[in-house]
Amino acid sequence: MNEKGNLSINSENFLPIIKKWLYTDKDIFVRELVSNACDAVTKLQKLARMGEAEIPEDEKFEIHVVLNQDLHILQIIDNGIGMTANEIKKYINQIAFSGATDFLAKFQEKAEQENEIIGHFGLGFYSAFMVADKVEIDTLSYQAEAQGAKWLCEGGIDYEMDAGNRETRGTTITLYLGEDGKEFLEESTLYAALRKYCSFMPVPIFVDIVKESTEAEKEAEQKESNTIHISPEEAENLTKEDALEKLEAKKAEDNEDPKPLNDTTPLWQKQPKDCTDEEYKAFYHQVFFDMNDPLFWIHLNMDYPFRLKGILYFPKLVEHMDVMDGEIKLYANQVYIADNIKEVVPEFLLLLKGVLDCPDMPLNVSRSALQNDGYVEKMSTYITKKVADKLTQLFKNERSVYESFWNDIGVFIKYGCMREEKFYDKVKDALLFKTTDGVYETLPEYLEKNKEKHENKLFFVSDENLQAQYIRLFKEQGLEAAILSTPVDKPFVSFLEYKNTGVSIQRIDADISETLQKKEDTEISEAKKQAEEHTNTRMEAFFRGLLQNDSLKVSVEDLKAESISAMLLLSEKSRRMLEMMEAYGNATELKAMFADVKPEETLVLNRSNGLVKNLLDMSEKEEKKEDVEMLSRHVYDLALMSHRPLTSEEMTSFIDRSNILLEKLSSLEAGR
Ligand SMILES: Nc1ncnc2c1ncn2[C@@H]1O[C@H](COP(=O)(O)OP(=O)(O)OP(=O)(O)O)[C@@H](O)[C@H]1O
Repeated sequence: MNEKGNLSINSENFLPIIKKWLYTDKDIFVRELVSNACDAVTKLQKLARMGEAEIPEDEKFEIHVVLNQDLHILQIIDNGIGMTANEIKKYINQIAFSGATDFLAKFQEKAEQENEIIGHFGLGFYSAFMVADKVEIDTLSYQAEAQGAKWLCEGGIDYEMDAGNRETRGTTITLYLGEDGKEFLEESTLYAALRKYCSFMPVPIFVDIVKESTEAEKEAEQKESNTIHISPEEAENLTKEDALEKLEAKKAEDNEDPKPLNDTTPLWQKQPKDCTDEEYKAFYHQVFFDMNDPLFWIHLNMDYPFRLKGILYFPKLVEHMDVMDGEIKLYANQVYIADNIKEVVPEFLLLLKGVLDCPDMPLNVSRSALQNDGYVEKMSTYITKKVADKLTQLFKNERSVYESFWNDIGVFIKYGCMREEKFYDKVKDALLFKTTDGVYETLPEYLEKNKEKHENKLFFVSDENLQAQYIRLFKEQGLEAAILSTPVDKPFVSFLEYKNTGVSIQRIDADISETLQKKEDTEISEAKKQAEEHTNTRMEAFFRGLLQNDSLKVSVEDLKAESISAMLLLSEKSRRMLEMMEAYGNATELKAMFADVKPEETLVLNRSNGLVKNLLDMSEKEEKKEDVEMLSRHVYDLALMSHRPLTSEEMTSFIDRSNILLEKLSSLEAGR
């Protein structure tokens, strides 16, 4: 039945377009062809279940990917449903062809926008021409009395059909790899593509690499099969018997039935009740190459009103990494589609690791169309709810375990709250704050505990080292502050305030809480008040002059803690404004807008402190001017240090000054 024909098409440039357009991820032809082979098997199994096809009881369904490196041929062989000549005409010459042309016509104009289409699904069979100069189909249908059929196309629009060679049911697709596909002659490239797309496909896949070995290679292979690899330590104690035993075991292993490349029943397809913790962990290690165990996971298993299966893992944060690097792999019927598709998965979930299998998701549409898709929206709402439910359940039922996870999951939850209103509403009662006392409290718990000392106010520290001085002061007075030190905490503080009207949130050095000041038992006399005001004004004028800072406020206070000489306070408003400017980097417009706005900085001198007491006395004596200036600069720098790191210039003069002061002190001691 030799038949020739041509694929009716307006443009002869069809194949070059495929090649060019998909150049970046050429390897998808592997997915398209191997998933077609899987479909061919599952279709046949379905027909058999319906009583419409007969399959021998001992039938083993398998897909073989055979690479002949000498002949530059790659074959995908299945024992599925097969095709008759008429079906080839219908499915390959018409449907697959028009599917591919439609697909290209639809998206050609977007070719420049990389990755615009998530799955590249719909291109199907013709993606073979991305790597092959010639493609052959040799197939035998499952139907009784079916005749084998063959189809051959050399990359143009002409094809040839003839009687097929297959004697057993199924299809062999042969790709004659051309210049564009020569990288797939490399075993490692082929394996990488197969592992990426086919690791969880539902039919066992075996890979055979065929290569004419040289004599030397054959010899090496033979030698290798008679060799056991052991460490030098092991070798020391190895007896001849042990060695022979090991060699036998190795040979037995080599002769075992080959193992398929893929896992045909991935864990997410099982019922959660049938999966053990060990299996969940092993699956996590296998898929994400993460040596650490995940903290916990959520198994999604939904059949109605839409199908969605998957496992989301909460990973352990890598030490000292503030930003989590998640990975959500998307599958459709166990076929890998892509990673981290933010149009499908709520963005904040991309901080997690996991697999999602969404068989009904429209894949051959553009990403922007996906965003407006009802199915995608329902799915994303469902996932968000499941994650929130898991977190609140843990919080309610296993608070101490939940607390032990907080350092790892806090960033994710806070980010999620800010990104997704619905998520915040669900988890808001499970938001924790680690405090300077080392305990974990919710906002209501913190406010209730501290209401006697400061009502409706949450104090926080953003850097435990830098603000150690303030923390000590707080602790001495029986106060505690929340530790909010990750980058996500900056916007989160404003978010929290916005969500909790009436609660003010202040960094520990924004203002000295009234509780830190000594309280006068008796009414202060008018004369004392005036004297204090006078000291304040005098010291303010002095420091402004000394530091050349006209907007600095100076206040002399009686703090309860005597050990602290001075503190620098920056109003919460000013600090947030500075942080915002910092966050926008070199946004010159923003800088210009705030150019005249001076941060409200207050230097609090602690009159209860010995050094400050001396300084205040000395400052009234003209002959002590030089020493007063030096000490004042030092007191200011000490306060500044607890507030922010010194610049290199500031640090240099601080060190120089320290040396001079210490020398003076030692001279006094030495009586010189
Ligand atoms: N190995 C095979 N065995 C049997 N039929 C096949 C095989 N490969 C392809 N076909 C037939 O050719 C058709 C077209 O394949 P093609 O890959 O282009 O599109 P598809 O698989 O239907 O859909 P998609 O666009 O999602 O890939 C298939 O629907 C199937 O009927």
